[in-house]
Amino acid sequence: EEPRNPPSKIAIVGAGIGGTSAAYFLRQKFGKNVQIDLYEKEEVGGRLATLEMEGKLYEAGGSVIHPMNLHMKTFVKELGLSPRSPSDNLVGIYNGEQFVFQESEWFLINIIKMLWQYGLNFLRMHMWVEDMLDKFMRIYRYQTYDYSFSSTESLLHAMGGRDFTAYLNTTISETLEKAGFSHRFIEEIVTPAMRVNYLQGGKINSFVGSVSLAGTDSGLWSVEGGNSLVCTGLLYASNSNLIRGTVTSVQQKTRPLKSGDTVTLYEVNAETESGSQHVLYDIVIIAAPLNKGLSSIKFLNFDPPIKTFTRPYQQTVATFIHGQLNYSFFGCPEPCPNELSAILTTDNPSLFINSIGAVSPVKSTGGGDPSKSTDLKVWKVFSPEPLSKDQLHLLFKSYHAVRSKTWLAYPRYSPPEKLPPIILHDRIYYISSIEWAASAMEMSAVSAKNVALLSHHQWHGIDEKVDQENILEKIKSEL
Ligand SMILES: Cc1cc2nc3c(=O)[nH]c(=O)nc-3n(C[C@H](O)[C@H](O)[C@H](O)COP(=O)(O)OP(=O)(O)OC[C@H]3O[C@@H](n4cnc5c(N)ncnc54)[C@H](O)[C@@H]3O)c2cc1C
Ligand SMILES: CC(C)=CCC/C(C)=C/CC/C(C)=C/CSC[C@H](N)C(=O)O
Repeated sequence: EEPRNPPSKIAIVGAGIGGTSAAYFLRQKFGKNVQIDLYEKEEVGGRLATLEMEGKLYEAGGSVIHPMNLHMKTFVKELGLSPRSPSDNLVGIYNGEQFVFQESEWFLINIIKMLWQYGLNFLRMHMWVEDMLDKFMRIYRYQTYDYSFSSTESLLHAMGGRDFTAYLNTTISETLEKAGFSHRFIEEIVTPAMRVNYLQGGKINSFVGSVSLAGTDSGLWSVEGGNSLVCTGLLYASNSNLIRGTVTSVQQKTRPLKSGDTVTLYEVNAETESGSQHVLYDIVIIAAPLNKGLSSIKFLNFDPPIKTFTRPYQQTVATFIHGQLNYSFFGCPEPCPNELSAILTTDNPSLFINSIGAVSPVKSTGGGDPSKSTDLKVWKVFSPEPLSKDQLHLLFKSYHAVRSKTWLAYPRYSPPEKLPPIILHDRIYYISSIEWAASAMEMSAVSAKNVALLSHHQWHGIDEKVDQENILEKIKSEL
């Protein structure tokens, strides 16, 4: 049989890390001749965005990257960007009345405190995360050898077997309790980690819970100048066209061929600065959540109809304050003996914040570690609702600058989790399906590479690289 020509045109909706990394991987797979159009209704970067305060920029959305997030690591290297290490934080856990755990500057004291309060739970948690990461990292090998998956469930299954798919159906608290972690450790250490990372407590699914625990590891990093530089870099490197506008609908169209056959194409309808635009594509990739209030894309003329999803996203407000923290609000007498630079919280309905932490601007100035400075620091507060003036006056003795950004940040997780499909129609793919397992920059990049491989294999009929079992053995036999 004649090898099929590459597609002529691919549309990607959304220029966040999912959409821009898809453009990059699609260019690698389909070659230089395919036209790739990337539609973006707001800013390139999406949920990777900085906020300006007093002439400096701070990460207002996705901020930290795990040292084992290999796609993000490779992008930064290939694009000639530099990693930036966030400042060291002394962490305290506040339960609404007092600190239940406080880190000290002294390593040995921390070890003794951890053992005294939680026995071997910290060590076991470390081992738990290591095990999860070992399994997670199998995806890089599969993707290097071009293997792809037609659903997020099968992708998770290939990484971590039944453990990973079962994680979608139980809460992180239940799973850790079953694994023998103490109730106190789950309440005082695990739940605060879920509350800072996903604004939700121990009831989130165990997969996103494990990702969230990985987000407490050491060695986390960000991109010098701002994480969104990865998206602008990928857009440029992929040689795609950025179309500034809102995609309103995608419609199925049938066109006659010279041979007498017909071909199905997808018309992407968008409102752009220069008016309405209607362009036909061979492949369409959706890299934005299709949930209510987020992307508002209609799918027209499909039988059976393509569903959009109704489950909600979690509202998260990131507020930046340049001021002097009122430690006595947290029950610490002044002067507070340990000047904590990150305060996490346990589940307590009377608390109006989830976390507060000292942050540095995205550009390192070489002026030392600001978390250690005695000057006023810039703090980032995560809360479900915007902070009122009264609440700011409770948290700060004084402040002279405040800025905030409200996000529909990540899914409201509620296991058992039914994940949206990746394949919405023959050649329409949905990258953001993966967010219902866990939302993180690397998750979007993993899903983007999977969709690039899957769309390539389906276009060219390469079935042996889709949904395979025992891939590690297959790879060994390929060597
Ligand atoms: C406050 C916060 C903190 C976070 N912290 C971290 C962290 O520390 N580490 C981490 O790994 N992850 C973090 N995350 C999660 C991470 O930011 C996201 O998982 C990731 O950025 C999602 O990328 P994406 O490209 O899939 O989606 P998005 O970034 O949302 O991109 C989708 C894009 O599509 C555009 N779009 C939507 N609809 C349309 C349309 N109809 N037409 C055209 N364009 C459209 C949007 O404007 C957007 O730019 C955080 C998220 C938030 C909000
Ligand atoms: C995908 C894998 C295997 C690991 C990612 C681990 C990671 C970096 C998790 C963090 C996820 C997240 C949504 C963090 C939000 S808050 C981040 C930070 N604490 C802040 O204050 O901005």
